[in-house]
Amino acid sequence: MPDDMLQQNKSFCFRLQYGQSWLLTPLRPDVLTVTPWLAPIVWEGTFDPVVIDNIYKPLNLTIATTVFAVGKYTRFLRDFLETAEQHYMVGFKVHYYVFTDLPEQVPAVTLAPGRKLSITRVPKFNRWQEISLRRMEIIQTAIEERIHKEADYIYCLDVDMKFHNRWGPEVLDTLVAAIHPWFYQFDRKKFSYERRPASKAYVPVDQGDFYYMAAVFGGRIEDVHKLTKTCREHLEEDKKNNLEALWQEESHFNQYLVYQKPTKLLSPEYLWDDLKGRKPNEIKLIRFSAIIKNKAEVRENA
Ligand SMILES: CC(=O)N[C@H]1[C@@H](OP(=O)(O)OP(=O)(O)OC[C@H]2O[C@@H](n3ccc(=O)[nH]c3=O)[C@H](O)[C@@H]2O)O[C@H](CO)[C@H](O)[C@@H]1O
Ligand SMILES: [Mn+2]
Repeated sequence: MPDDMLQQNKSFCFRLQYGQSWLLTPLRPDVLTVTPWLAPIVWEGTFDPVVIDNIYKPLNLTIATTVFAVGKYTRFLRDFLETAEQHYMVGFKVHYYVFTDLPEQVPAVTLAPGRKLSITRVPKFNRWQEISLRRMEIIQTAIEERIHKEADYIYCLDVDMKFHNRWGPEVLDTLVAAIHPWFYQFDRKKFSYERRPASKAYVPVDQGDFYYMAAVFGGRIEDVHKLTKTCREHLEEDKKNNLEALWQEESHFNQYLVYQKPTKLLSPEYLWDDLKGRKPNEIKLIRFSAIIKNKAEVRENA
């Protein structure tokens, strides 16, 4: 082991002491914790947060975090950022990239040392569907222009959300998607994939693994770049043919992931929805959840 690694190891290895894992004692017998292609599914109880923190801390990573707040959605930024400072990648270098048409409405939120925020002005499209789906193109471009030089990982999040518990480096991996909180008990036939074969988002009824929600995705910069670029191209091709997939970019995102399997999946703890009400037994804690919004009031054309 090279000297500097030995040095780093010495400084944190006492923290790697933790309760032994027993091969014949599953940590979560109630849920699936690994996919058929051997990607882990992250649930409370399956990882030791101290061990995870101490593996990733010495790597000195920067985590780009994109969030869009266009039109009336700027009102969600304060809670999003304040709760992120309490629970999101605490102790890590986070660079928030806020995309908005109203830079003056971005609230001044105190960020922990090592964390920063940049604002990029984006146009406001006049349909909410267009605002949502154009994120793929804008993220792709931002990765090409600057994020590839400025960060090691990128996570792309919806803004109409709040953090409630740890959302830490256990999410880091090559290509990461979160299981949709409304679909995880359903047969794949019922997933809300795009079913018209003419669309680039088409998924046949006998394919697909899990239905993912596009309010959270991330991974290594290069892998997220490929994802956003492909979704953008597919969105544009559909548009040329006068098609808009059932759930816009989320449909293309899901189609992509059928063929490019995510290397790590986040359980619905990592992407919940306040509309779901009381949490079921398998959800030990809610980490990040969509707030209840008045769609008719905040959306352009609802
Ligand atoms: C449960 C549900 O219905 N989910 C769908 C809905 O998610 P959501 O209801 O979560 O969509 P949303 O209204 O949160 O829009 C997605 C994100 O786009 C940004 N934004 C959107 C509109 C706007 O005027 N300003 C703005 O900034 C903002 O970051 C927001 O968080 O729509 C998405 C858009 O395709 C996906 O299809 C989701 O599956
Ligand atoms: Mn949302």
